[in-house]
Amino acid sequence: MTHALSLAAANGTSSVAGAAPHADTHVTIRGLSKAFAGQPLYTDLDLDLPRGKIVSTFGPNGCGKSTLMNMIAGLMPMDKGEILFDGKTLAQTKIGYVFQNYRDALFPWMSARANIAYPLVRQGMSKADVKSRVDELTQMFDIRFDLNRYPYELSGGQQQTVCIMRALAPRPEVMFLDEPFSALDFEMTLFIRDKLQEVQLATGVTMLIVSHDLEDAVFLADEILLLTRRPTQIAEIVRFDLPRPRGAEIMSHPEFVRVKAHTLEVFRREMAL
Ligand SMILES: Nc1ncnc2c1ncn2[C@@H]1O[C@H](COP(=O)(O)OP(=O)(O)OP(=O)(O)O)[C@@H](O)[C@H]1O
Repeated sequence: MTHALSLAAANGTSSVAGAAPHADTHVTIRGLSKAFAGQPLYTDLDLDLPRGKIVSTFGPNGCGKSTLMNMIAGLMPMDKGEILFDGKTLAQTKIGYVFQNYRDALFPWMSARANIAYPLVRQGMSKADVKSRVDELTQMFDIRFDLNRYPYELSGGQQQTVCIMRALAPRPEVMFLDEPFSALDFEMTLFIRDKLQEVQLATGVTMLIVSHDLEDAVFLADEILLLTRRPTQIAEIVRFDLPRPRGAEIMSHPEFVRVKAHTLEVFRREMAL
């Protein structure tokens, strides 16, 4: 561990990302600005996302968590700035995106299997390769329900699982998840948390997650990106280093409790300003 990192671990935080790149940076965001109706949301934001890590974004309502993710994922234009993935543009990068509302995200006229296969079929993969990739994902996710069923025949958690499998199918380098747990019950949240960690360990995919829930934000994260109120800046980047896989029992681990309390303190401080 470098001196800087030990310092960061000692006080539970790392410095706010500035122009100096992160030790092993995957996504580099420089000078990002965005305004809505003349009201600035982000002005000249610099941020690095570390490679192969999970970053959770947390902050006050309306501070721009989804907008930031959508700009990085290319779903929303920025007014100004540059975003590079290992020095490549978005067009040269494979990304996956899991939408907040799984109910509207799946194609209702396709079976779960066909939904997962869809991006592979679109990229012209052979039938045999598509089958083998879908089988691989089925095994990775330990799927016990029938993938020949249609979305409306599946539970919410099963539909969200299918959404995540579809996003992962083309082996993305970066995966974006907008509130992946918001519509799930606790049992399904635990299941998806486990699966996301397994996938991350198995594939090394870089993940950015937007979360409304402090516990969810901390649980999966290597770094929690805490945003201020609008006009939005980075309040702090909090590191959370407990080893993976993390099970539900870590919620009573002193380090989890400490990081959660620290995150809440920063959040409260920002709300009080
Ligand atoms: N297309 C748009 N046109 C105008 N304003 C917008 C648009 N999209 C977002 N905004 C505004 O920008 C701000 C950030 O929105 P965003 O949805 O990114 O925030 P968020 O932090 O994800 O919000 P929440 O916590 O409510 O999910 C909000 O004030 C929102 O009203």
